[in-house]
Amino acid sequence: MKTEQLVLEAKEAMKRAYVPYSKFPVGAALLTTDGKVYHGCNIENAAYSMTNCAERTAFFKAISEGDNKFEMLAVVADTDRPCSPCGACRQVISEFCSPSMKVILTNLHGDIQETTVAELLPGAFNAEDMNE
Ligand SMILES: O=c1ccn([C@H]2C[C@H](O)[C@@H](CO)O2)c(=O)[nH]1
Ligand SMILES: [Zn+2]
Repeated sequence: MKTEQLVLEAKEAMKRAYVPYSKFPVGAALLTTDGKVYHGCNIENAAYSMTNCAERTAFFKAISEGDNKFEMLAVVADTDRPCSPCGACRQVISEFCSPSMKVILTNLHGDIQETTVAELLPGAFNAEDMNE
């Protein structure tokens, strides 16, 4: 699947954002190695800290359905610069994806930043850091 197609999927996901508090919808689309796409949107809560970002929604949907091999992630929001994932999402992305996996950050103006999991979170803490 092409980058542009995955960006369209992320825009579709963005439409389902539940954002009564921030009014800032975000969409994510996560492509698996066998061609399946998981959509994610941000889902807020009156207890603000319970909010789940679009990126983590997509990952948690995929993992809970048994998919854990990923090829590409696209994220979109109505931002001036291409939407930048928060720190929590960067940690979750690095848990489930190879450092070289492609991540497409974009906005509604069509600005596209292609990056990688390693660039998003250099020096990520991971399982190998834990000596049982
Ligand atoms: O990359 C991002 C950045 C922010 N948000 C959400 C969290 C909250 O609902 C709103 C404002 O921070 O945007 C995401 O879903 N992904
Ligand atoms: Zn986040």
